[in-house]
Amino acid sequence: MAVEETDTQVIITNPSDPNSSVTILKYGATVISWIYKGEEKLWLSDDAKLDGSKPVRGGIPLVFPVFGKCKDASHDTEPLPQHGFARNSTWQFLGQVTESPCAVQFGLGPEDVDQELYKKWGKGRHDFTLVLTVTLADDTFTTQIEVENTGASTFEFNWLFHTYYRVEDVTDSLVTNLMDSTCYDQLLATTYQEKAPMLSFHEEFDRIYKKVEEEKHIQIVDKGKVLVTLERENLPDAVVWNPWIEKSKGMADFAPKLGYMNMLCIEPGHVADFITLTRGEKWIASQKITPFGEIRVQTDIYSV
Ligand SMILES: O=P(O)(O)OC[C@H]1O[C@H](O)[C@H](O)[C@@H](O)[C@@H]1O
Repeated sequence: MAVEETDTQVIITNPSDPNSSVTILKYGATVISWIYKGEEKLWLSDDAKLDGSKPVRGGIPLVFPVFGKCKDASHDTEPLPQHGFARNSTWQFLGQVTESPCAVQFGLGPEDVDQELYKKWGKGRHDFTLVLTVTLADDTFTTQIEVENTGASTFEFNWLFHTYYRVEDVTDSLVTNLMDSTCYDQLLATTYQEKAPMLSFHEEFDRIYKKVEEEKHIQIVDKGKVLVTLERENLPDAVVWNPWIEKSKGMADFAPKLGYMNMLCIEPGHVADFITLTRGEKWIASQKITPFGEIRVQTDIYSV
């Protein structure tokens, strides 16, 4: 069977390759595993809580309606906790939508969110439907989100796929095609133009790359081999994160303690500013991940 549902999760197996599968936890509709040809591609902490007691440390947590902690006291999302409420709500499994490639959907509405938490967003007046579609094709894995404003009040939100990739050694990993983008370094609290043709990782890293052109495919390259080619639709910003030693030590659910060496987050989103949806409007975005590729150098000046 290509799609198997248990009480807590949904597993999709590629009918043409039993060694390729995706596991999605209903809690947070969090993808917790993507195995391609027998190899796990996502990083999941050994101490990640999968029982709904806190957001999952690893896989692909979903960030909505706010990225980080909103610092603008007058904004609707300000009372919400870091990264909002989608990653810590249990989504409804809506079923399989296509057979080939195999795709499943999950839905979230205000009724699925802890009411105390939900009321922190615009005093509970925003009505919305989120539909997540997870598609496992032979050589690609796609997560797509549709946000619909089903209420009377206009709302503003951020979206982000907080994707944790598994890498063999992060000090050997390079990330391409963010050169020339405007970057906000969250650790230094400064904005500058990225000049490095490839990013490398030797210390804590937490940056938001803004308005990265859709034609640019962000890649993770390890010793000349492309581990990930990432295509984005409607997700102009990309957060790149590695907590390194001290920060990961401070996270109770982060294990093993040297795990930061084996992970790298590339998080496509719309976080540099808010998306506005008026009554009845819909917004759709997706990330498509290919676990290989040719190295492509795409700068603002030339593209190879
Ligand atoms: O610990 P969490 O709430 O899951 O956040 C984990 C990380 O998410 C993003 O990558 C942010 O840029 C980081 O600043 C944050 O530390």
